[in-house]
Amino acid sequence: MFACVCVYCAFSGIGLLCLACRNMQRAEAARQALLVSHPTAQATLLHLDVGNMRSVLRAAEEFKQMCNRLDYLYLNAGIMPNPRVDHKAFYKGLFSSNVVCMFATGEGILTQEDKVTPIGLQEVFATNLFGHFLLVKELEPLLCQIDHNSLVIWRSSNNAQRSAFSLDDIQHQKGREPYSSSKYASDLLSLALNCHYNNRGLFSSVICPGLVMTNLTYGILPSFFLALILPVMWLVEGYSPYNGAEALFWLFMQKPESLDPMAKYHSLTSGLGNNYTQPHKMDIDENMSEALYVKLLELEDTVRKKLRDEDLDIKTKN
Ligand SMILES: NC(=O)C1=CN([C@@H]2O[C@H](COP(=O)(O)OP(=O)(O)OC[C@H]3O[C@@H](n4cnc5c(N)ncnc54)[C@H](OP(=O)(O)O)[C@@H]3O)[C@@H](O)[C@H]2O)C=CC1
Ligand SMILES: CC(C)CCC[C@@H](C)[C@H]1CC[C@H]2C3=C(CC[C@]12C)[C@@]1(C)CCC(=O)[C@@H](C)[C@@H]1CC3
Repeated sequence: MFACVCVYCAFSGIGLLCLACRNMQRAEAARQALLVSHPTAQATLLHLDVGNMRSVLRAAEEFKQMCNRLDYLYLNAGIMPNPRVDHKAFYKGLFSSNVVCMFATGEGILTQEDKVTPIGLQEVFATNLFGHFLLVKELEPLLCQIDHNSLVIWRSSNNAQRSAFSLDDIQHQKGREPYSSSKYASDLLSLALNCHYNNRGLFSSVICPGLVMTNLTYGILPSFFLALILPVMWLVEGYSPYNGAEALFWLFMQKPESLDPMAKYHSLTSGLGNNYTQPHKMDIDENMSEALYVKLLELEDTVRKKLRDEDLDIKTKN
């Protein structure tokens, strides 16, 4: 339903919930649903296309006009365009020692077809990572304040694989697993944000919702087939289709400074149907995370310059 959720907390309870979304009709429907269950909640909408950097800058500006502090930033938007199961890799995986991991994470068997956005970024990278990064940078003054700690929450995935990511190709122009690459990059970036911003009160965490039946998964296999494998996923990994938000809520209840920057927080469901959150160590290291951070800062400069040049071009033409 939304690209991101910004939560501003007043000293007593929730102050303002801001749903930043691309599709305003769906956003309004989500807001109405929220008001039905929580009639006193204050929820506002903001237009945001996180794959479009101009939209990110505009939305951040509008948000700064509305609020002067931000406690939680949930980065939810993610795409997996034209997903395919690589059947050859799947059958190979079936008879390997990696079979359980393959079913749980889709490692090596989920491929996508990416494209280039008008500004010249790979679409999956722009949507799943870079737009969110730019948003965090823009909202930095609201997130970094001396009197309180804030938390940025990345919706990552167990499909985030080191093998799909390369520092020489952070946008994944050359490979067939841009989704996995972008999610691995978000794990690295979260660690880098912790290294650079913890002393200024900004903390960052990543979650994995498990396997949730959404538009994203329906694009991969027919829904009846996914429904068939869900019980297996539940038994093997503890994933439940109704439990994707557990870790998001759990993080909201924690003190940001108490969270482990090297952990991914998984939404899980026990055999008896009880939901819980469990941290799993991520396969990341500080050097790689810092190297990615430096590259993202360079790209940020390039993108901002491109946008300025475009603006100048338009002005001189008019
Ligand atoms: N479903 C699953 O099993 C898993 C999902 N995830 C992650 O969870 C997140 C949500 O995905 P899920 O709900 O499953 O999938 P959906 O496709 O149902 O939802 C994706 C959401 O992201 C929004 N979005 C996509 N692109 C943009 C954009 N450019 N600007 C603004 N918003 C955008 C969509 O908005 P719009 O309404 O405008 O289309 C939609 O609300 C993703 O990051 C995904 O990677 C991670 C692991 C497993
Ligand atoms: C083709 C075969 C007969 C069946 C393959 C079944 C599964 C191994 C995959 C089908 C859908 C996949 C999937 C994921 C993992 C592997 C599958 C279950 C994810 C959970 C990986 C992590 C994500 O981020 C999700 C969006 C994936 C959803 C689909």
